[in-house]
Amino acid sequence: MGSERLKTPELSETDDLEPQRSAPERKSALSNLWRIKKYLYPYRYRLALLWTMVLLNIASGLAIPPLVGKAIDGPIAERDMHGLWVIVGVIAVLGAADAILQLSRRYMQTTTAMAIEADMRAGLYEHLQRLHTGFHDRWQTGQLLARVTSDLGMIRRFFAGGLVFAITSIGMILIILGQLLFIEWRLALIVAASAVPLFLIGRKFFRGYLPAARSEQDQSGEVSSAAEESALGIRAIKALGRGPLMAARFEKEAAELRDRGIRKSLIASRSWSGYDAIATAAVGAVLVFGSVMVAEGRMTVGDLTAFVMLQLALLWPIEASGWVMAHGNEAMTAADRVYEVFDTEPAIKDRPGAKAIDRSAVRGELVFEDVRFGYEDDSRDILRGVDLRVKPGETVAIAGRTGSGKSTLVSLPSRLNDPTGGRILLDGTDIRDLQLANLRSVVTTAFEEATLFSMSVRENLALGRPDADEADLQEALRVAQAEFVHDLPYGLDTRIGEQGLSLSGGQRQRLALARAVVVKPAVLVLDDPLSALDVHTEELVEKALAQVLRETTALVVVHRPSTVALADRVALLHEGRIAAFGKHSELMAQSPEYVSVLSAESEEMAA
Ligand SMILES: Nc1ncnc2c1ncn2[C@@H]1O[C@H](COP(=O)(O)OP(=O)(O)OP(=O)(O)O)[C@@H](O)[C@H]1O
Repeated sequence: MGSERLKTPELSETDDLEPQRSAPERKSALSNLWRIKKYLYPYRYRLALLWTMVLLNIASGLAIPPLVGKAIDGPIAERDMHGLWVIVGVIAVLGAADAILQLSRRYMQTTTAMAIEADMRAGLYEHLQRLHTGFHDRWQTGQLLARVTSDLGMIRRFFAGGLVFAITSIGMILIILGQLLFIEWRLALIVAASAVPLFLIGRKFFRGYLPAARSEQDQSGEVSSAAEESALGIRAIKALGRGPLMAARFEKEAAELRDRGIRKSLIASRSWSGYDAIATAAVGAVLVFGSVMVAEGRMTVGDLTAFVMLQLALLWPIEASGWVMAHGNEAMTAADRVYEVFDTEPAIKDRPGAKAIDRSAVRGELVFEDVRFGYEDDSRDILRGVDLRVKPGETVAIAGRTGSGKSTLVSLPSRLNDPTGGRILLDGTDIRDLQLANLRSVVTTAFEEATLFSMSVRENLALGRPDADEADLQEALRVAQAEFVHDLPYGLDTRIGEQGLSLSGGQRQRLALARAVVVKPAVLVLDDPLSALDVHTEELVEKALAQVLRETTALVVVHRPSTVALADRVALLHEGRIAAFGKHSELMAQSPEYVSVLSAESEEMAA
């Protein structure tokens, strides 16, 4: 995850209040937040109603102070009880309307924001599914998890709270300033003058908080990754007795998260206290000058009361604006992080005009023509011109030393990776000209690491072919020697744990193999899926597999000499090329490298 670390701005002890992001970077963070409008559009009518309620809320709240002023200068000064009750009645109605509006607005605000968050989360998940495997290899899972969970939560909180507060605050500040000017313009000037230091503090805050928030959010991804790795690798950690070491590593990451969180909060609290001090000083100044004006008969007590009440009402939006800015900053950073993923285009996707293929019409001839491949961020070419022709219905085994690129080679026909040079043809058509979803239902892979999902055995089996019937499932289970599932507590309906960890390695491999067989693909790729089986079970699986392989073209990565027996011909991968190709017996006679590879594997197995 080097790229992710590079993107994480590191904060030093001294630079938390210094400008760290250039203006264009801040602009891009803002524009990323703005891009979220696409998700707001479906809710435009609800949002319009919400904003109407917000405006009514402001109006009902701000009508009260001038009424109090009127009551003091009118009915109270003139001891007119009837007039006082009328004003009190109007204030009570306005107060009740304000409360009801607030309640319904908050309900609507929360439900709408939750719905928008759910839509974004679904969009992000869908995008992650479309992204190529190279992207997932490079990104830490924890960083992706943090984006799908906490970052989207931050954006939602901003839209549900921060943004409404921001607009309410701006609206309230403008209306209150207008009211203050109307009541006594000289006092209003004192209030307006206090806006200058408030603006300066706000600007400094904005510059410091954004990178601090980003740094904290990135670190939160690191902590998620560490927690996730420990959970998944708990067996290895226990077996190696590395619990305390991993705990110390986790603690270090968690402490870093705490430090970054504290630094971010410090920036916020310094700004907020500055805000508070200036706003309160302005109230003091108004009280002093206002009292002088009342004493000189240039202002009524009622007007001064209304003025101070309104000014106190101004304190809340000013305080809220600090909070809003913090939320806004966090939401901007979160949007930035989320759009880093959204903006990554899937490297492997349908070409324009990609053709659909009909499974029943596929013969299954697979040709590699001068295929080259190197992993991203790695200058080495793993495959350096592979030429291989697999005839329809033929089973070709791929042998080679460990690390020679066998798994890499067999990842290409289903386009888990695309060649960096040359091409692969299925029945004479470049596989990049075929529709991806179609291709993957024709070319199916079973991997050595059998990944199962936390769903029932039946759902796991039918993952590649949801329309498979009971007979198909039973047949696949028989071929893969996976009939042990009938002995599980609820048979095929038994829910298996995360990654199938409730099953043994061999059981997982057999289920994953059955899942690939259910698809009845035209090309079956088996990336050493029998490695976890004991010799007896392997023999049984191989016998049954031999039947399946008769009806399909197959590429089988082999390590054990016994698996080679499944293949019609064997290709030896050496130094990025097919160094020898032919029947097992021919290669044994002609290729010393092949003999050496197989004997090395046998020795390893024996050991
Ligand atoms: N996702 C990846 N990103 C970068 N390099 C990779 C990736 N996967 C494999 N490699 C590298 O590519 C080379 C070939 O790996 P590959 O897994 O294809 O070999 P293999 O022949 O299948 O090995 P084995 O027999 O041990 O399973 C290795 O050097 C490996 O480090």
